[in-house]
Amino acid sequence: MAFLNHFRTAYLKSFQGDRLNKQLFFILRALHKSASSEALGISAAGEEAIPQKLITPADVGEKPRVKTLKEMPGPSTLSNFIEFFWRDGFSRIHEIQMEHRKKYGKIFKSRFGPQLVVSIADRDLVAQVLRAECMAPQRANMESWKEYRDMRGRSTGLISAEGEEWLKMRSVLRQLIMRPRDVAVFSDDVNKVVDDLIKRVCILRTQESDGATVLNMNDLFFKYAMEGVAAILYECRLGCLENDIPQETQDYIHALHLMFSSFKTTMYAGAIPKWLRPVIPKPWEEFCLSWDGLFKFSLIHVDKRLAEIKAQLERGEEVKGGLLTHMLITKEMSLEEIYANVTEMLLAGVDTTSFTLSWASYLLARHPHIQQKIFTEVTRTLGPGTVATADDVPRLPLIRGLVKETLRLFPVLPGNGRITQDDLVVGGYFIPKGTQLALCHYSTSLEEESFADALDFRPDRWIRKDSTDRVDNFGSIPFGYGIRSCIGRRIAELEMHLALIRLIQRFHIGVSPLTADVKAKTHGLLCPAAPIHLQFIEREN
Ligand code: HEM
Repeated sequence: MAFLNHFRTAYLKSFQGDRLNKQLFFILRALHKSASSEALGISAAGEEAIPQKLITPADVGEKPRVKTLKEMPGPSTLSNFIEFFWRDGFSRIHEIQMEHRKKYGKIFKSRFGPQLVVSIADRDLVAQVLRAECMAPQRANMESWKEYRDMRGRSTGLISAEGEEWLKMRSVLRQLIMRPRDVAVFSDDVNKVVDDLIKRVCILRTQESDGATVLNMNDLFFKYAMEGVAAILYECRLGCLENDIPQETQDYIHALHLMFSSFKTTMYAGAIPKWLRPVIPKPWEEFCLSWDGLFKFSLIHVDKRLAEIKAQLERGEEVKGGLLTHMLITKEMSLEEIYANVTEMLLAGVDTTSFTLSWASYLLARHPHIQQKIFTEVTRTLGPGTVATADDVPRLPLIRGLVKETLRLFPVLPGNGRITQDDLVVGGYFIPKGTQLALCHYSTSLEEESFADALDFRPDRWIRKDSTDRVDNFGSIPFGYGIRSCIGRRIAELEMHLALIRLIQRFHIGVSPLTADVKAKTHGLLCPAAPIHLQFIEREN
């Protein structure tokens, strides 16, 4: 649904992992005469620059010479332009990543007007870059997000903040939700949402003539993910899985629709230079309107909880609660920072989770023997009919493997990005400080070098044989790595694990004849290119 498109765009845009956004951004900026290359943070001379300190006598002779960016291979601006504007490259960014990897190698550059992006498509080089990150790694292309916040006097949240501001908020939030045991306490809340998901599956399948099919799984998982993440962030239910969705929630969904339904609209909002806005006002206006809607929704829920807390305190009662309550009571972040963070987290937590659940159930349906193996693991471990909690998940390695393998084959963010904060030498090339990097996670996930039989769906490849056997692999890091990685990872995993366990316990999931072979497309995030319709057949006890 269109909502998904909204989210996806801004999400990826915010991570700067979306080369699509960046590329269009750069092209438009290139047209923007007042935007000098210096203003964009990369000087044209940067391509030639080699730091004196890196050239030592030892480099001349035995050691391979450190090469300049000028020597780095890559597609030309013209071929990029043709690829994206004539050949609909925008929806094939993941495939283009693979093609460029084959053609140009593990590290290559793309130039868009004055802007240069260095793509890294090798797991060891990705590891090198991420391991070398400083205390506050920098995301880019957040200007439009910041501009909106400045205009309305709002704070930035984790996605849009940089530097000290980001570090402060990150250190508060990482104490609260980064470890599995931090989020385990939300099991009961999430399980109530899973109850409603299962009820919804039962209702929806009665609406189809075969009594088994649920049409457009992503629509359902979207509602589940939104309800689940809101139960944790706002400590309340939104009614997304009800027959009649409350107006307030519908308004929020509308705001998201507005932001993302038109992928290009959102993209242009950030990419169109300010001076062009009077000529093309719609994208920026819609962008602001949708942010107004998203913030409004957070304000309603945060203020409601704040009023409840105040009333409880006035009555001398002990205040108990979850994440939001904790943030409001401890005041480690200002109220504006809390508004901004819950807004950005809700935005970040819906499409990502729902696409992954859609792919996971599609893969289960396409591989009945694997589904059966997972079902056997679940029933043997939990016993029939047990409702799992977070504490059970470590005993279900195939469920964890299912999520990891799904994200390896379909990483929601097919690429991620950074602005380098120091001079680096990567893959034999000198990369000056301030260069934009694109980390090509989709291509590294599907490299044979990273994973044997990389195209096969094998959840068991993630199972450790013993405690020394680590299957961590920079080839697949769907939540990113290190200090700037996904703060919502444990929440997302909890929601996905608990939903998948319950669906597998209750139903045999099959592909509906209405579903063709579903491919991925990039629409900001990596998403199913066609609706996924699945059959849910009650298992016999
Ligand atoms: C399958 C689900 C998800 C995936 C695959 C995913 C993936 C990612 C990735 C790749 C990043 C960028 C990391 C980097 O730049 O290194 C990110 C950042 C982020 N994600 Fe997620 N995410 C998911 C779910 C969630 C959820 C449920 C939430 C909120 C509850 C969330 C909140 C965030 C936030 C706030 C950031 C920015 C972190 C920062 O800059 O400090 N994500 N996510």
